[in-house]
Amino acid sequence: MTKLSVNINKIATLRNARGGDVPNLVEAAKNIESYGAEGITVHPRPDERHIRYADVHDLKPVLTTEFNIEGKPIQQFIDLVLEAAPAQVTLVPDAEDAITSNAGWDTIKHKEYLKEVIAEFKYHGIRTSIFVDPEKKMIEGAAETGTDRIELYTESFAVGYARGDKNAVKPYAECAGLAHKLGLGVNAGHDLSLQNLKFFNTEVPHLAEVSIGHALISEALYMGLEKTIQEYLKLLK
Ligand SMILES: CC(=O)[C@@H](O)[C@H](O)COP(=O)(O)O
Ligand SMILES: NCC(=O)COP(=O)(O)O
Repeated sequence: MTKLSVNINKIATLRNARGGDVPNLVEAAKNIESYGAEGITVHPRPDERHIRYADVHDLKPVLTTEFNIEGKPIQQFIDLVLEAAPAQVTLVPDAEDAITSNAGWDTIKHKEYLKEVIAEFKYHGIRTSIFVDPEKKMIEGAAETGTDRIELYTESFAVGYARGDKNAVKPYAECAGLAHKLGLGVNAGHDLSLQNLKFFNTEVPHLAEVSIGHALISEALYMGLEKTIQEYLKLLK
């Protein structure tokens, strides 16, 4: 069964809008876990526009499910992850000025760098995942970095599916198959939602985990967090 990790960046965005502590991020994360989510994802960015580095330290001791920290492996991020020792780190090649993550790693060009960073996290017992586009040569490159898992960047699927193009899932199904054959675990995320998740999860084999934030928190405005998470969990059964 595919695990659901809830990305709580957007809860931090709301909190930061007023500079106080409402909504309280730790409380929200604990509630999300109690509603059945199997993981909590955060993606601290250098400008701390949503998740702050301090949030990671506050969350770590209270979480009871898998903690997944995503981000670009700059030194500050590497230090944070090593201190927090989450279950999983997901490396994302964030561009400086990007509104959100908008590309996967070039695992061929950055192979040596990824190898080095991944080895350090693995040495400290942290499972590694790297964010990749659904391209076979990038999956092959990922396998050579020593990473435990890949996270398939699902935006092009989400856009295609919303337009009615069901073939948009094909590269994902093929890359997941290849990754599995190469011994890699398969995660996926970005713009997954209640509309597209069932189809994605049915069509893509070997999916271990999806991390979902933007759509889930938006849907929760209408349905409430508990009901929304239950709806996601039903789709992943
Ligand atoms: C890695 C990824 O897919 C992103 O979706 C990210 O985790 C979300 O980041 P923002 O919340 O900053 O858009
Ligand atoms: N890794 C993807 C993630 O955590 C959430 O992405 P999104 O659902 O906010 O697009």
